[in-house]
Amino acid sequence: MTEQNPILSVEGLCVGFRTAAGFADTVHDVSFSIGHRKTLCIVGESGSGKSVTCQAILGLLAGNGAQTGGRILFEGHDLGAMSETELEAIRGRGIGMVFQDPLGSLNPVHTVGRLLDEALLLHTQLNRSDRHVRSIELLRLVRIPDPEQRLKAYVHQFSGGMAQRVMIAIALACRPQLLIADEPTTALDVTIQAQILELLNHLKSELGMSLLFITHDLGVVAEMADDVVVMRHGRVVEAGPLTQVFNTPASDYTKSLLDAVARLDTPSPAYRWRDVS
Ligand SMILES: Nc1ncnc2c1ncn2[C@@H]1O[C@H](COP(=O)(O)OP(=O)(O)OP(=O)(O)O)[C@@H](O)[C@H]1O
Repeated sequence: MTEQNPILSVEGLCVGFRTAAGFADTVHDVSFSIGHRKTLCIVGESGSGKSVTCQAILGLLAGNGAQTGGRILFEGHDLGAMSETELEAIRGRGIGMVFQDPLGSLNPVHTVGRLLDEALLLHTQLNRSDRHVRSIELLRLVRIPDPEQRLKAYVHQFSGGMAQRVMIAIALACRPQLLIADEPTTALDVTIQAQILELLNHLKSELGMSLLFITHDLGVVAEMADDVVVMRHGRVVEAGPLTQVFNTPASDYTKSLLDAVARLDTPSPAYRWRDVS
């Protein structure tokens, strides 16, 4: 995982939150890097610090949270040294985001066309008619049928899988170099989940992006990852290339996660296990 020129490097990240019970250190000394055109999956049980790590990368920690240590470098630039305006530009153009719950994350009172238009207005110089053309292209890119008509629809008129495609289209609006996807398929049923994973893999190679993919599902990791970071209790317990982590796990925790999956009689149809041997 040591890349010479990674797109993203997280070095010794520490995050904590002010709570009623005092300051709670939550993420401890987390380090990893993501290569260009590579997918890094962070896997771990609920509460292990996966989402907080992403929020810190995006500069979107909750108001009671703070980065208490470490550095985050995007294309070699220290995000911590940037102004809020510079960070906003990075969030739109350098790094795109997709979350678990598209219906909860997208504004329900605007049409899909308006949502895409706003993203393009914010981050590009395109004029109105070019934004319209680009919006149609984006819906095509994420394989939404009949895109001209769909621009006029509201997100709640879409199925969960189609709404997730809309969120991906919005995230791609400004051609990010890195897409961060935080459990993007968790709320979807298994067949749709497989379609979204396939779409993300396709887009990654088509657009030459890198992916930071957060999941608690080792099957998803097997399907998506070049490199894997296993987190527990806010710490990295194991990190390395997919083959290494799956075939020769170093930590007892990773072994127990893999054993638990191996014990399942029927593999989830949401993914096919890649040959990681
Ligand atoms: N605003 C906050 N204030 C206090 N604690 C927080 C806050 N946000 C997150 N935490 C705590 O940080 C820890 C890590 O949470 P995080 O959401 O990163 O876990 P996760 O690994 O993404 O789990 P999940 O898969 O359930 O989302 C949890 O104990 C959580 O309660």
